[in-house]
Amino acid sequence: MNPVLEVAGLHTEFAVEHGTVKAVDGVDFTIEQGGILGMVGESGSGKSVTGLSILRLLARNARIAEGKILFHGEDLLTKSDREMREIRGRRISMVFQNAMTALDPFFRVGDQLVEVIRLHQRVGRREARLKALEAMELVRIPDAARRMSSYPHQLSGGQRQRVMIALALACGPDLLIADEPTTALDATVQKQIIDLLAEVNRELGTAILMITHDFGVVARLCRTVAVMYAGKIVESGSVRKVLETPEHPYTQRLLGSVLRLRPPEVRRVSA
Ligand SMILES: Nc1ncnc2c1ncn2[C@@H]1O[C@H](COP(=O)(O)OP(=O)(O)OP(=O)(O)O)[C@@H](O)[C@H]1O
Repeated sequence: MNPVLEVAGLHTEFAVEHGTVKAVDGVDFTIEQGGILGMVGESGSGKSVTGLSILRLLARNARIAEGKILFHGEDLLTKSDREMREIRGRRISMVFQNAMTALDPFFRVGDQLVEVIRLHQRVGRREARLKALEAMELVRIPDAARRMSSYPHQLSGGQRQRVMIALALACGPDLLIADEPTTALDATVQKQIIDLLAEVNRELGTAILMITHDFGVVARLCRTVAVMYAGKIVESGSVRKVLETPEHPYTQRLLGSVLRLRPPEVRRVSA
């Protein structure tokens, strides 16, 4: 099967006052169709910049200096801005950590979904509303029809993140980039959102790039993992292999801190 995404030799840098910051420094990875890759690493390791490079949503002082980003075999770095606008949201979409800032506080969530659907698909208002409702149901928002007329602040943090995922999935993308989508949520809601992403992946076959600093999230959701450190992937492979026999000292350290953070009973069970 052909991969959905192949990133090869990606270098992304930022111009800063006294030179350049090499945020992504020669990164290669592949996501198979329907695959879920976890990209894990500590803050500042270059995970978000990798995700944003794929969609070419980088800050003004950024430059993709080298590399290829093949989506279904076509290099996104050669696409025009117009072509990229077509791809974003429709074929590749992204969810971020903070749903409250990404949703417009002054519009009902149903209307925001309808707007996104109509932006990308040639459908009438009525059909767009049906699709919006389907998306709300897909992400298991209880009483979805009524919830369509809620404003973002009337929903819980978990429900808002579900709406964000609904927005991201409304146009049936092949690839979802999820950048720390559960970090701002409490542990129980975090698990529910991760399980939702797993269901979406199973039911729709949407490939997922899960960006996280949390190996627990990787273990629960992903099949393969790439560990990032200082702009490079220092280790990658199946989640099982990397979790059981981490080779790179940085991965061992990262895993060590996860185990220390877990309560003793969890440690016993997983030991
Ligand atoms: N606009 C910018 N200008 C200069 N440097 C930047 C800019 N955006 C990001 N960087 C730098 O790029 C590097 C990688 O950042 P990135 O946000 O990808 O890290 P991360 O692994 O996603 O961490 P986090 O989880 O905190 O988002 C960091 O050193 C960061 O300071």
